[in-house]
Amino acid sequence: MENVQIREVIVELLVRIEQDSGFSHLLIDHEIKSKNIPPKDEALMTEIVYGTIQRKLTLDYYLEGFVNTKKTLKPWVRMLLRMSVYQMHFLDRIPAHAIIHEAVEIAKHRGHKGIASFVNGVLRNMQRKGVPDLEAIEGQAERLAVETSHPEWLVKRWINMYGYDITSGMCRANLERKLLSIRVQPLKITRQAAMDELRELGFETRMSDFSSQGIIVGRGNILRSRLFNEGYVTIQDQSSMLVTEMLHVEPGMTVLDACSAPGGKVTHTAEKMQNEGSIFAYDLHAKKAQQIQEKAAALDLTIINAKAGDARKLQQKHEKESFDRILIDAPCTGFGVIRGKPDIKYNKKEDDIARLASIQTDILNHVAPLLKKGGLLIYSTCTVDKTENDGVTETFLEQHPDFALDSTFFDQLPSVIQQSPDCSEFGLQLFPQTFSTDGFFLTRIKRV
Ligand SMILES: C[S@@+](CC[C@H](N)C(=O)[O-])C[C@H]1O[C@@H](n2cnc3c(N)ncnc32)[C@H](O)[C@@H]1O
Repeated sequence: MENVQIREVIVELLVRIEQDSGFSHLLIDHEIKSKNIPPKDEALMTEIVYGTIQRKLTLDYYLEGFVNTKKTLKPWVRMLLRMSVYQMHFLDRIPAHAIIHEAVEIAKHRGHKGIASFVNGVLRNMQRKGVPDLEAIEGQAERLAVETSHPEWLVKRWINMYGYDITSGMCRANLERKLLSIRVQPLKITRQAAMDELRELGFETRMSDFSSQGIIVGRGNILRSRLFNEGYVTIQDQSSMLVTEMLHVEPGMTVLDACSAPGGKVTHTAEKMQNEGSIFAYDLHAKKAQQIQEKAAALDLTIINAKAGDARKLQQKHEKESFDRILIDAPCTGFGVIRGKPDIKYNKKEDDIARLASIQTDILNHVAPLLKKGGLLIYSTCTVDKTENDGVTETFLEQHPDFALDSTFFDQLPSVIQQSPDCSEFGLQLFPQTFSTDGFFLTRIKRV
């Protein structure tokens, strides 16, 4: 495929991602497969798409100085400009003249000569004069928002909650690639054997401190490895692995995962139980329950019974006090996974936080009575926000005197985490910059 053609596919894809409000990861995968993008171009395409979305607000700030802001640009023209500026300023392997030439060709092909000369003018002007200085932006929060391309309200909210330094670290980390980690299926292979096999294939690997089953993988495409394709390993962020580690399950237990699709943590739980006992896994829709069952089958795990069901109505299906362990990995704003799904930072609004916190509280209130006395419940989210995390936990504990934070939780965290600043009064708030994991919250509650 010609460079220009690939760039045109990227522009179309970026427009679609913006119009569909997200799902960038799914749309990129689909586009790569449906357009038969050759493997050699896959990495560059992914980098340009993610990079352009990740840096959208910075790119728009750069463009403002060169585009008449009163002029309404067609979405594809704006995307073409953003994508070109991204390549000019954040990728050093493509010379500016080549980027401008390709942009002009795309503008001619998709539009007409007038648009081509407009695109040419904007980009050449920017090349000659340089982009506006970010230092000129007044206000620390405002500057950080533009520099790291996060909405101003979110940056201000995080600064109020966690202070400037943590917020700045988090915003910057959200622009980086996170570490890729995998989890071995210990009933099929040991961690050491998996690492040996991957090293022979040229992968760089090291053990995770978060889970005895975790491996951090450096360069290489794990999706094409035998270990992945035959269910010896699965991809999972280390923060998610920690959830099941902290659930402390044992073979033979009865466990509930109330919000379990796509099944990362529930399959880990089945592995920890050595595939003995029973696990009930729910998610809202039948399609999602099917996803969980497929993941379990791929890993040869048979004790998971996945069904469609609303966590808030599980008392209709299960007796009170019937589970030894419960996991509530709740639906959330997802601000901890901005690195992998950058559209989240633009699409989620401040109102969503209170709405989701109310759903999370509702789920906790309805699911917790199903826990046996002396049993353990983990509440977790992949977000960084005190309302959804500490706030929901605090409200639940205030309203349920028969439940308490498990005081042994902090002592049982891996020692690297105990030494980090990420522990809060109500649980562990992992920031993405501390261990290059997802931003993640988890806490453990005991029925007393
Ligand atoms: C953070 S994800 C769970 C990820 C999963 N635990 C894993 O490790 O793969 C939250 C899930 O909750 C589901 N969900 C949302 N509202 C729910 C409800 N009321 N009852 C059950 N599941 C719900 C969503 O469909 C989503 O799949």
